[in-house]
Amino acid sequence: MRKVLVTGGAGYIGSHACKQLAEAGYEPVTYDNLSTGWQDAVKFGPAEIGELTDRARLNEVIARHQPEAVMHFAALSDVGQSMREPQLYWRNNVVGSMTLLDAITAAEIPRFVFSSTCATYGEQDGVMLDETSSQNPINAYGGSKRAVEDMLRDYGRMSGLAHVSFRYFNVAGADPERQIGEFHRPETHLIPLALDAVRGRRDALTIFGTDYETRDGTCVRDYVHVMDLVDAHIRGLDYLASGGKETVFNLGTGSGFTVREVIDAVADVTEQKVPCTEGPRRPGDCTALVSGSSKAREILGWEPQYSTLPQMISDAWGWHQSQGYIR
Ligand SMILES: NC(=O)c1ccc[n+]([C@@H]2O[C@H](COP(=O)([O-])OP(=O)(O)OC[C@H]3O[C@@H](n4cnc5c(N)ncnc54)[C@H](O)[C@@H]3O)[C@@H](O)[C@H]2O)c1
Ligand SMILES: O=c1ccn([C@@H]2O[C@H](COP(=O)(O)OP(=O)(O)O[C@H]3O[C@H](CO)[C@@H](O)[C@H](O)[C@H]3O)[C@@H](O)[C@H]2O)c(=O)[nH]1
Repeated sequence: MRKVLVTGGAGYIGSHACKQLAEAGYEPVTYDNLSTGWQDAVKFGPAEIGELTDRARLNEVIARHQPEAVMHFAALSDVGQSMREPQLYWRNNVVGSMTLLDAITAAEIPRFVFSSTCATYGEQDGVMLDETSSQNPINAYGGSKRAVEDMLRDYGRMSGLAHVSFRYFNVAGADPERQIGEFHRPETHLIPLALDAVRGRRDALTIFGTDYETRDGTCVRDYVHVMDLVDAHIRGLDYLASGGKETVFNLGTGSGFTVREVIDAVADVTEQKVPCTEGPRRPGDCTALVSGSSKAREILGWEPQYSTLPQMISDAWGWHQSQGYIR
């Protein structure tokens, strides 16, 4: 069977990628240290518990499974934590990715798909961002992802590794069949926190900053459904297998929503008030991040199917309701 090594396959996005890879006829082999992921999210292929910086363990897993490609999701991705503990991000995300790239180029695995982020663009008020926009990250998380993009270009040139990087905007929603969903530990993302507040599983949601230069004073983000996001990754694999050149794609819809608009949409979907308070800005947050690119649509034929705010919130809500109390 055609195998794909999925680092971070026990996490939110990686587990959804495993599901779609299995549906597309691949065997997804998860490689994960379970630092923020969950063993019970690995449902669609084998789980190999291991650490990105452990070259010997990577060599052993790669030699045994002989994957034809790697999807690299494993990373720390909490923007606030990256401001407080930047060294964790440079070690885990940059040293970890370098160890992985060393292992896969030595094993001559031909194709690589990388999870990058619009956080690499940084503060660029009012600009619709496309892949040629300058990258000026304002937090260590974005800095670590930009460093891996640069590293990947050099490894590709050196070894012939074919690769694409996807710069995700804000990923939301869950598997509509509710087999898997979003569960970060600790949870820092707006939509799951709002849903937890509605269910009374947490205190009121704090709106981080109401003095941004936006239409209602709160930050603007471009939300994309996790199912659409991972569909682009499968297309990315096909693109590389058919000889596509190394490149970068934004994955966002081009529509930006403020924090208050997201909260209103959560209230509409759940038909309940979202308990909220207003607080100061969260260090490291950019004012607005919205994709202004159609490159993934043009080159990969990517067409988001699920990425409306009501659909993303309703799938996330379905998953949340199917779960018991916080693990
Ligand atoms: N969620 C978003 O909105 C978003 C947006 C942009 C980019 N991304 C990127 O997408 C990827 C996946 O994000 P997610 O939201 O699914 O996060 P997640 O925390 O749910 O998943 C990350 C997974 O990687 C594993 N991992 C982390 N460090 C590891 C290491 N050193 N060795 C082995 N496994 C390790 C974790 O245990 C976890 O299962 C990340 O690279 C993240 O930066 C996410
Ligand atoms: O309790 C909360 C949590 C979030 N927010 C705001 O909601 C927006 C979205 O925040 P969050 O869901 O934490 O996502 P981001 O900080 O935008 O980061 C996500 O989206 C980035 C791309 O924008 C990715 O790179 C990151 O991995 C991913 O965590 C931001 O304006 C936050 O300030 C609040 O007001 N209150």
